[in-house]
Amino acid sequence: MDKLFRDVEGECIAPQGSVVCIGAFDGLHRGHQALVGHVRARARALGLKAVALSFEPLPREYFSPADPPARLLLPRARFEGLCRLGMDAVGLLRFNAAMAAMSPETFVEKVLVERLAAREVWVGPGFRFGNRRAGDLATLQALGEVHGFKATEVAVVADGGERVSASAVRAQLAAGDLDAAARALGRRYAIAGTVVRGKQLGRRLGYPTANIRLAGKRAPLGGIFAVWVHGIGPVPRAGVASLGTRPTVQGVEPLLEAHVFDFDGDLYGSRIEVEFVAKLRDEEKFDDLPSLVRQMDEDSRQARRALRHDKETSGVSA
Ligand SMILES: Cc1cc2nc3c(=O)[nH]c(=O)nc-3n(C[C@H](O)[C@H](O)[C@H](O)COP(=O)(O)O)c2cc1C
Ligand SMILES: Nc1ncnc2c1ncn2[C@@H]1O[C@H](COP(=O)(O)OP(=O)(O)O)[C@@H](O)[C@H]1O
Repeated sequence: MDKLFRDVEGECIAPQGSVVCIGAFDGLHRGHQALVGHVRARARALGLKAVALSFEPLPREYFSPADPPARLLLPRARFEGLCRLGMDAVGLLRFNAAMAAMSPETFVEKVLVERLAAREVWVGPGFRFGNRRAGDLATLQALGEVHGFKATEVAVVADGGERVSASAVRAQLAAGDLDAAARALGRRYAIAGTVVRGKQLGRRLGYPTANIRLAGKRAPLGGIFAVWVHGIGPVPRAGVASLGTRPTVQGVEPLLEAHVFDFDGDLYGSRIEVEFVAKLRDEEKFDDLPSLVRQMDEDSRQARRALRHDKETSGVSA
C-alpha cells in the first residue's frame, strides 16, 4: 500500500516530476485503461513517475449520500487495478467538505504542483474539477502555463458507436446484460472482498456461502449468478452466487454470497474475487426455507451447465 496516498497535504511524492491522470476511474473500463495506459507510457518515456489521481468517496457519493450512484469497484480493487495498470502512485484523496470547497486554482497548486510536481496532466473527455465543477480542460491548460505542465484530453473510446462510460456499464449491469458490460470493461465484471461471517444458516441449508460486504456502497447488479471464484488455490472455482438483501431470511444489508461447488474449507478472512459469468434469475422472497433450497438446487444445476459451457468456449482453466 506504499503507493497509496490519501491526503492533499504531505511531502512531494515525485520530486523528479510526474505524469498524472485524473478521473473517477470507477470500473477501470476500456476508456480508463486507454487513459491510464497512455500516462504510463508517457511517464516511462520521460523518466517520470506515473500517477493516477482520484477521490474516495467519489464526489457523486459525497453529494448524494442518500441516493448514491452504484459503485463498480470498491476502493481496494480500484487501487489494485490502477497499480496493475502500471501506476507508480495512486491518490485516492479524501473527498470531504474542504475538498468540495477547493477552487480549481488551489487544487492545481496544492495537489498537482506541490504534491506531484506534475509535468503532464491527462484527463478524459468532459473533465471538470474544483468547487462547483468550475474548472475544465481550458482552466487546467491555463494554470499549466503558469506552473509548467501541459494538460491534454484523451480521445473518447467507443464500443459499437456508444461511448464507453461508467454510467453505461452501470446501466448494462442493472439490466443483467453481463456481456455488454464485459465488452466495455475489457474483462468480465467481478467483485473482490474479504470473506466475513454471516448468520451461519447456509451450511444448515446445505449451501455454505462465502459472504462479502459491499462496504456501504450500492451494488450495480443483483440476482443469482453463475460465477468463477478466484483466490481459492491456483485455479478459479465454479460456483453460484446471490447478490441481494435475502428477503426470505429477513436480510437488510445487501450482501454478495458465493457457494463454491465441490469445496469444503474455511474461507473466513481470505480475499476472494467473484467473476460474474451469467445471470440466472432475480432474487425472490420464498415462503419457507425448503422452497428456497429447492430453488438453490435448480440454480446450482443451471450454474454448473453455464460454467461448463463457458470453460469449453473460452478456455477458463478450472
Ligand atoms: C444460489 C443461491 C440463491 C439464493 N437465492 C435467494 C433468494 O432468491 N431469496 C433469498 O431471500 N435469498 C437467497 N439466497 C440467500 C440465502 O438466503 C442465504 O444464502 C442463506 O440465508 C444463508 O445465509 P448465511 O450465509 O448468512 O448463512 C440465495 C443464496 C444462494 C447461494
Ligand atoms: N463450498 C463452500 N462454499 C463457500 N463457503 C464454504 C464452502 N465450504 C465451506 N465454506 C466456509 O463456510 C462459510 C459459509 O458458511 P455459512 O454457513 O454460510 O456461514 P456464514 O453465514 O458465516 O457465511 C464460508 O465463509 C467458508 O468459510
